[in-house]
Amino acid sequence: MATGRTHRPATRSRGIPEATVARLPLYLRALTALSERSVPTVSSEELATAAGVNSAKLRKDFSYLGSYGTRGVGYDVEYLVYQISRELGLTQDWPVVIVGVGNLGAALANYGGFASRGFRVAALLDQDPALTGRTVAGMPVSHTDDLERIVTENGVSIGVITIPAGGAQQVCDRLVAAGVTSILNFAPTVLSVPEGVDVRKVDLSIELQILAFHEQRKAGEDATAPAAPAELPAGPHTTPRKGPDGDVPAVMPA
Ligand SMILES: NC(=O)c1ccc[n+]([C@@H]2O[C@H](COP(=O)([O-])OP(=O)(O)OC[C@H]3O[C@@H](n4cnc5c(N)ncnc54)[C@H](O)[C@@H]3O)[C@@H](O)[C@H]2O)c1
Repeated sequence: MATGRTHRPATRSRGIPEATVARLPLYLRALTALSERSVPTVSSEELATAAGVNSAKLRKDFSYLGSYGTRGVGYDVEYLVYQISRELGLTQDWPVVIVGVGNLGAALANYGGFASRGFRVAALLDQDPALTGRTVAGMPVSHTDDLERIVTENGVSIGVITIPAGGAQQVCDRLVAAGVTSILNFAPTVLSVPEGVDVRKVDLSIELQILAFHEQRKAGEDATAPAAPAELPAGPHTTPRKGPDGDVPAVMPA
């Protein structure tokens, strides 16, 4: 779904396709789990299964990183974690602001997974004066009057928008004017941004609609599928499917 503009070519400056970039976090998550279990090396097939990606695609993706693995040994887990983290810019700390501290904003603020991946929530902002000064996820909520000052003082380049659709464009404009160049938008609206600003939209209802589509197809196939031969164990009539983009995660390009 096209929502807003990213103004980015399909291939990034260092020649890594956007589709590969979108899969790097999947590899990183799988590799981090292996690293936590002190697994030293992994084959492309094992890693592909763990990441939910086709192994030929994985090898092609890693070739863009200059990582080819060793025949019979596989890939060095720690080195790949480092390589992918470096490629994704995760070897540095990214201060993030969350605008809108309602149900979703508070849930995101409380999510421990950001910090461990290099994203530090620098501030929580909300326009509701009743929330100002309240502690959420161990941090006081600031009023949106202070948005520009907070963004500047903290060198924030990533803003997360978790407010209703109506105010999202204005908040986006203020974030961008203050220096934010990447927006993660949860509001159900299309955001317009100037050249050089990336917007990613997360919409869980769209993910559910895609699952509903597959459920419907599965139900249709079950209705028309021939009965399993008596001598074979009756297995599932369908193979696992992925979304229309195969292995692309739930966050969509804006
Ligand atoms: N993308 C998804 O998958 C997904 C999932 C759930 C909710 N949402 C969306 O996220 C948004 C927030 O949902 P919620 O359940 O947390 O709502 P909520 O009503 O609990 O919280 C919204 C908060 O935003 C604040 N707010 C409103 N306008 C503002 C503005 N202009 N500037 C600063 N703060 C402002 C409100 O004071 C409130 O605290 C909604 O747009 C909702 O549709 C998206």
